[in-house]
Amino acid sequence: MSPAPDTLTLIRPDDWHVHLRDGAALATTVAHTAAQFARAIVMPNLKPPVTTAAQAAAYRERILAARPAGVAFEPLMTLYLTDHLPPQEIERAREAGVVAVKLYPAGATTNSDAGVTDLRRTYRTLEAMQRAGLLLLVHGEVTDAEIDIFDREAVFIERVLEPLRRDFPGLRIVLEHITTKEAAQYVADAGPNLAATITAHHLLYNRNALLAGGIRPHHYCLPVLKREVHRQALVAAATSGHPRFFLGTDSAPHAVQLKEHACGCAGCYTAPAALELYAEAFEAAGALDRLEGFASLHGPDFYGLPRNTERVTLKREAWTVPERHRFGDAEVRPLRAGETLRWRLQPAGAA
Ligand SMILES: NC(=O)N[C@@H](CC(=O)O)C(=O)O
Ligand SMILES: [Zn+2]
Ligand SMILES: [Zn+2]
Repeated sequence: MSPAPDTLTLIRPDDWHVHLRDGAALATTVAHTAAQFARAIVMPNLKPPVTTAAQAAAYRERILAARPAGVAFEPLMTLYLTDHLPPQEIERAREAGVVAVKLYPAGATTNSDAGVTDLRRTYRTLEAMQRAGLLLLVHGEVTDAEIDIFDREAVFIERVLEPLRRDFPGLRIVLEHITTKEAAQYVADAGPNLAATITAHHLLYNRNALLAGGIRPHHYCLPVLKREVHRQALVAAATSGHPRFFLGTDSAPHAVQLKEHACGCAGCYTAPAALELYAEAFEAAGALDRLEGFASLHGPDFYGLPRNTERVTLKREAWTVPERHRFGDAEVRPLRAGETLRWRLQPAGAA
């Protein structure tokens, strides 16, 4: 067996699922994501949500204005699907450069109150998307109070995703941040129009990280961490080389006081060390050679966008993740705060 490498060079990756938030927080979130990724699919769950082409274009300008000088970074914009998103908005969105529309079942996650209550109400809009070639990105959890929170993803696939795919065979769909073996299997077996993103935290942690030895609010995200058997299935999918699994951090910052709270917000802030965390997960699986496909190739191929051409380098170099970052008027605690990581992304231009 060859010795473990100390340097890893990849085509510059993209993040196919990130929350950059808005306002003063952009100075931090955009800098962190742009240091790691060439492009990112920017989630539209602002307050209020991004529901028009004009709002998406204006949000894109705010993100571009927050880019650190000299850093190339392209935000890829999305619209938030509601019961009332008119089909006519889809063509305007496509012309404005919007690449996808996000489905949040109403009440499923952070800022999803305006989400879809009944998918049938959106069918004309989904038809317009299918025609225009816009992708549908899905937070795949049912919201029924009687369904156990650990089962909500598997039930969503059966009750919502399967009929949706039957009704829209030409619509490209990404099942976002999958967390279960059922989802991994379902996507692996599906045709060419269904893909999935997988987060670093779901590759690294199971639900013990949330609940054993004290409740750990910084490990709370949605869909919630699952049992070890599911984590292993996600690692197998991500490292399989299968072209329809790719990187989406779901980096989702919240002010520290809203995480460490009696009713803490869902979301892990992984952007500052995203590639390092993925490298750790792939190395633990003995699959560092599969990281480039997952992080840099499968995403653009599925979206029908060009692959990046520049490269980035990760080195085996211990560093400690900061305890806090500024987050507008508040602070945000990154995943692994205060802990030592073994991989480090080298700054752009460094060999
Ligand atoms: N993943 C999360 O736990 N939270 C996300 C929303 C989401 O992606 O579901 C957020 O916006 O905070
Ligand atoms: Zn989500
Ligand atoms: Zn998300």
